Amino acid sequence: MPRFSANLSFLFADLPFEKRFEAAAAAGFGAVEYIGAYDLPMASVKSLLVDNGLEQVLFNMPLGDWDKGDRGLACRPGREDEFRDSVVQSLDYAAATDCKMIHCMSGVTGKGENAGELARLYCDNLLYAADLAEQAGVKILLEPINPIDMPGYLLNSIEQAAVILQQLDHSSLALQFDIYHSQIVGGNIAARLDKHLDQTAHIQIAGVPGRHEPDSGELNYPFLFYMLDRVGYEGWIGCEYKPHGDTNAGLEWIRPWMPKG
Ligand SMILES: O=C(O)C(=O)[C@@H](O)CO
Ligand SMILES: [Mg+2]
Repeated sequence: MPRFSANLSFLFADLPFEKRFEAAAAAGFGAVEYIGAYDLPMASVKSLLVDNGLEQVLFNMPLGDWDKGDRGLACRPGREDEFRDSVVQSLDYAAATDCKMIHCMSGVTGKGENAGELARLYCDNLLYAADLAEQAGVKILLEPINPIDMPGYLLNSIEQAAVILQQLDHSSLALQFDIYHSQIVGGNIAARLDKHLDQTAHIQIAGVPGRHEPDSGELNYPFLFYMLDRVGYEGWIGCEYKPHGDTNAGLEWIRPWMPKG
């Protein structure tokens, strides 16, 4: 049976962030993930998890300044110190919340920049993060993101990520397979999930097109859930979609997959 985590950066977005934990638990989720809660003290995040009986599955490293165009720091030249600080900060939050996975966004390639050089810096930074994460028993995840939603993003395909993981060969690095992004970049999801399952630590879902509930559009999610069970995927599946309206009203699709009682 697949295990679903509520992505609180997307679901229950009409509520203040702190209230989304309670809403996720009330909807039947046992786990949550989100982009980050660095505005809140670590102890408050921990209390929100404990008070609502939730497991923290994943969050992101600080992304830099979103309004100025940052989409992660890992490939950005001149930002190495900031990146290293962000690794330490995210590992502190992970320790406080018993979270075992952190998503490290690559960042974007600027106009006229050499993507090969940025990729080299990205790899160096990933190794730095992975060495620290290993001591903490945490995995650093790489997620390919489609370049239509995020123009200029360095890491776009599962195959690129798979090569990087193979080359870096570090046990604290793994793949975050976001099916929504990967359908847009390459399709052929069942075969690619199967092929890269041993590198995959986390999966995220949304309908394509539109990034809404995973119950309509060109992907057949029930088929993929059965397939993941059959091939023995034991990780979480993050519900990272934009509900059409009220989050609870759009959760009918999940009922057959939720534990009863
Ligand atoms: O955009 C996604 O997909 C993610 O998983 C986030 O971590 C980035 O905002
Ligand atoms: Mg994602």
